[in-house]
Amino acid sequence: MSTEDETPFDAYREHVDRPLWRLFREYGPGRLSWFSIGMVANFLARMASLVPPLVLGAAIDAVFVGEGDYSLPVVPNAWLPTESLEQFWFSIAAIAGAFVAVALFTWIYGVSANLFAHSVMHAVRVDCFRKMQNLDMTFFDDKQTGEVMAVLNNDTQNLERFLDNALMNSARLLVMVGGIAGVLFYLNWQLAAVTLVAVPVMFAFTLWFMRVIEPRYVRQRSSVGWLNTRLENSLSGMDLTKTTASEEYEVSRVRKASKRLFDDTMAVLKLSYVYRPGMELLAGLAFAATFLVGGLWLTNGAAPGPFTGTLSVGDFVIFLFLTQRIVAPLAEVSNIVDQYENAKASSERVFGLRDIPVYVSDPVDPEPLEDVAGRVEYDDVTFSYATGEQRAIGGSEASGDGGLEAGNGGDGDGEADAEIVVEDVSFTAEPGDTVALVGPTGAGKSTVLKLLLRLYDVDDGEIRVDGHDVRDVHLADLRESIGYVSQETFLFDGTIADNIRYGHFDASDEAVREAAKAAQAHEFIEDLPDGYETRVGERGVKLSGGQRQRIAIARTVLQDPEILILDEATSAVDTKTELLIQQSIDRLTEGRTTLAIAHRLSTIREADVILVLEGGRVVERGDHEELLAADGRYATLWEAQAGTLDEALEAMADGGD
Ligand SMILES: Nc1ncnc2c1ncn2[C@@H]1O[C@H](COP(=O)(O)OP(=O)(O)OP(=O)(O)O)[C@@H](O)[C@H]1O
Repeated sequence: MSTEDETPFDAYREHVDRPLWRLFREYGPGRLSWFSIGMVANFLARMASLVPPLVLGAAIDAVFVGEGDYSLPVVPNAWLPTESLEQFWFSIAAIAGAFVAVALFTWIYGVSANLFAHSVMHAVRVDCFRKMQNLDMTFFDDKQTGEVMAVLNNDTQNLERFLDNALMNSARLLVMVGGIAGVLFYLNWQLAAVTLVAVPVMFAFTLWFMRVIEPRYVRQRSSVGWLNTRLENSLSGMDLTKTTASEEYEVSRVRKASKRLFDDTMAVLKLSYVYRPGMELLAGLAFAATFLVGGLWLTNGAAPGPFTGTLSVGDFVIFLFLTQRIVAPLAEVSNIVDQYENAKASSERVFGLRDIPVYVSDPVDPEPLEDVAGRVEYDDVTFSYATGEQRAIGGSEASGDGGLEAGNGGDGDGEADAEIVVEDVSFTAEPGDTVALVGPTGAGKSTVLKLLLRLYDVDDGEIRVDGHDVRDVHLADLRESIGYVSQETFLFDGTIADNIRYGHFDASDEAVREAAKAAQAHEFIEDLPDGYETRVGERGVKLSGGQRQRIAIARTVLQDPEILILDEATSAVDTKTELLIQQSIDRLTEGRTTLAIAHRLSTIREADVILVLEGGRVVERGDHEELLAADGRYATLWEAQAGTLDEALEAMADGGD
């Protein structure tokens, strides 16, 4: 059950079962050969790296000191040369060969491990993005886009790091520590015991380090999040900051957040700078102890203290070399564990996102919606926005295939107390009709129209297009037949032509121009530096609200839908632009079923039906003349707009939300 400040995103994340295992199960097949090649090459590279010290030790004893056999672990003596000179050349060749093998296998390992990790990362990223594209509008209402960005950027990166780094490093750790320990015990178990006593101490030291650094990491991560939120918030509120001259206030808020991150980062660094040198010190002590015992053994010519047996110079050299080699892989333990923990949390987030159920989706067996005439019927439509928390709570009681079921689908517990925004709304628009919605702010006008597009699904009642329930047809067919010109016109980064073409990507240049002409946009577009090829959006020229709206109208003209939804702009434009927009809208609505939200009543005088909405209910209906004659809400609003401001304010207050 989720707590108050958790998003539904968290709720799904918490229900992900064995996330890393699922990652392998879903993304492993088809890539396992890269993974296996990487593992094997890594193993061989590490094994080959043990060869030079072993050969050197054997060569010192047999060739230089002239004592003992020329023998190597694992290799049968019959395969080795018996003559001193041959042994010398054999050693040189073996050492050089080992270095070549290390380089070659490291290269193979690097390429294949990275291919594996990056291709998983790529697939995860695309899958998450596709999932996000298909999520319900309610998800975006909860403003969780920042979370999704984090999944697409940080989490995929964490997975990649785990897959090529941590996994391969743990293999290296096992090979090196296991291999070295094996060799040392094989050569001289007593001296090996002296050397390897450091290993458990190093492990214990690492565990201690991980335990004490973890809370510092947590604090640091939360400071990063805090600083990001601050920065994001400050940037999006730039208008307010500037107009209230609060720049210094914002700087001081960011300074505080940045200082907190600085302090927390230093706390982490101070401790992590103890770890590496600490590990090296322990390895150094092991080295010194090995050197002391081995040195005494050789100089005395007999085993010191409790030790027994003999030690050759060559074996001693091997000990000295290999003791050094054990530190680096051991020092990786804390990184490996860290990367493992991060990857676990990241794959929980990835699958948390993937498990969020989508309610507004294509029906299993869609009815065809062809040659749309444009008849729109609302039949007792009732709807409420379920909040994220309500959806999560509703969902935690239901089950699904690894996911949760919840939402505003009508039977989730969570929505029992959600506020009803649209209640028992019924009306019919015959093909070609114009239905206008008016009413005070927050009355539910936009919501009524969004339900037609299936941005949300109704809780009760039915919305039909040409007699088909909108939930029974293909989403794409439905949305293709409806044009939506909203208050906010978003332009994607790209050219003007790209933006007009958006949704109908193969429209010809000619069609784009014709649409722009119909939207009264052609002239101003021609005046731009590169005409239709002028870049707009974040990195291009900035257009005025009126210009943006005409581009949106051109886009809708190109779409040529049978049904139109107009959410009239409230932003003020000059009279000439308003006239231009009005003309282009009039042309657009000709012969199409139009559902319009109007704030200026003058624009809807000609509507076939005007619905007055208040608190989600239709409180009056009729055409302009009928409503004036009825002398109700509409008449008051009309007089207010034509008359005094006082009356307008009164009317709004009466109808309040
Ligand atoms: N995405 C949403 N999630 C939750 N509640 C919402 C959402 N959008 C709107 N609401 C709420 O639903 C109610 C109706 O909003 P809606 O935007 O439909 O009104 P409106 O009549 O179009 O208002 P306006 O004239 O100001 O655009 C409001 O109380 C609003 O707070």
